[in-house]
Amino acid sequence: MRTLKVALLGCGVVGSDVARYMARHAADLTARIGAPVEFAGIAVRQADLPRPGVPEHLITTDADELVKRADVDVVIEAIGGTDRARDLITTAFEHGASVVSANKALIAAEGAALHATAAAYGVDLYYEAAVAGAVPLLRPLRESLAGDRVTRVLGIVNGTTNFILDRMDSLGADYAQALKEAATLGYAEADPTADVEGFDAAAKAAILAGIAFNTRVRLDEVYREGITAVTAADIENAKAVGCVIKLLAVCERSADGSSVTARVHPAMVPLSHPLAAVRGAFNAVFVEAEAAGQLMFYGPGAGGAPTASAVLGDLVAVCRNRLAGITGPGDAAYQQLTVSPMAEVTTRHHLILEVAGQPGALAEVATVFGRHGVSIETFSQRQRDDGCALAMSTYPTTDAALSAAVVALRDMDHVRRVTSVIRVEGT
Ligand SMILES: NC(=O)C1=CN([C@@H]2O[C@H](COP(=O)(O)OP(=O)(O)OC[C@H]3O[C@@H](n4cnc5c(N)ncnc54)[C@H](OP(=O)(O)O)[C@@H]3O)[C@@H](O)[C@H]2O)C=CC1
Ligand SMILES: N[C@@H](CC=O)C(=O)O
Repeated sequence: MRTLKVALLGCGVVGSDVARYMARHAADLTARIGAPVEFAGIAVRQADLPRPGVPEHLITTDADELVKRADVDVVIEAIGGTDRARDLITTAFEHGASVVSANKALIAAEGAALHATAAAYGVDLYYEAAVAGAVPLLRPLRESLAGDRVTRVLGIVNGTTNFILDRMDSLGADYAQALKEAATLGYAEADPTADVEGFDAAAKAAILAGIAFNTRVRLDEVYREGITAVTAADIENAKAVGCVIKLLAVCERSADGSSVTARVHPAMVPLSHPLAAVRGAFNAVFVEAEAAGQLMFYGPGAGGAPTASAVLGDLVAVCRNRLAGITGPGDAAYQQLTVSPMAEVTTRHHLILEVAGQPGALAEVATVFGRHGVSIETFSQRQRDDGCALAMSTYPTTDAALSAAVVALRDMDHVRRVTSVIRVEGT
């Protein structure tokens, strides 16, 4: 029985737990693969950092040499970033190794080209860990649901922002303090802008939409808003109407099946909806399919150990393929669907306006909504000394119509400020 050799690139939050759990689960991995696996080496930037539980003799700073080694069967990429990771992965393919990656930024940007290179060299590229941490999601979408028609994928796919919003909502925590805590716990990206500005969730949405609808969705086709504009007042306003604010990724297929949309933005979710109960760095994703109906995938979405679980699951799969002399599904057989712009997406919205107290102000606001084809579903007003605050929610309306109405409202003399505009999901 030959021993399969693994090169690990990166030994930070994810890589160090991959190394620790690979050692701890060695016997189980051997049994499941049908052959032992061991590290050929572990590449890092700084050789002298303490890495408890990681064998020192395996550490190298020469990642290029490691991925070229003829005895390496599988390269696990856990360094992050795009250019360097892509070059190392490509070199690994060229030297005959399969690759397991946790790198959603790279897969969203260059997954198609990497899949093509992997196919050309007859090796595998797997990346279950790139979306939703420990939660098995890509393989069920790619394999278990391959005979069904997925119509919608909706959920929380970024642990850091869910952790921050949850801390702000339940503990009244300060945004900056909550972000610092998420970074300390290993949830945030090396540059947390990727989390809080929605880039990480957008990369995951692009990957999810591509696999769920068997098409390709480019990163720049995913509409993206992060959580940096969400204020403590927004969170309080959401509470006042029985909702919580979550950063959601929503991917939808049109009724005729010819087009898709993918978007990431904060949304108000009713407390009665299961997504409202997703706390801390957990992720939860609803998948709706024509025959299966609604499925929910839930679990730890970030952090070293949960991500290592998904990486090691992929490691078992690619090692089995290697021993059998086959490769996994890849992404060659897809059908390119149109990706529609955000302007065409229809959702409910919740708005708060500060309006001057003059007679006729309300009527004028209603007229502006009517002129743009936006129908108001609920409306309440709180009187203040110098005017009033209007809270209203709309019936489903296109983003284009709502945006045009907001521009017109901002131009009105009676409207002092449009304080908040947040989409509503899960009603
Ligand atoms: N953290 C999480 O919860 C999750 C992360 N991911 C993804 O996993 C990947 C890794 O994330 P994470 O572990 O958090 O990141 P870290 O910053 O904790 O670790 C990165 C590791 O890569 C090493 N590294 C960076 N650049 C190079 C290079 N050029 N050559 C060799 N080694 C290098 C670093 O070396 P050194 O230690 O010497 O600095 C470090 O060990 C990213 O793609 C991330 O998006 C996916 C799911 C969850
Ligand atoms: N930074 C990411 C890590 C996992 O993908 C997140 O917070 O979800």
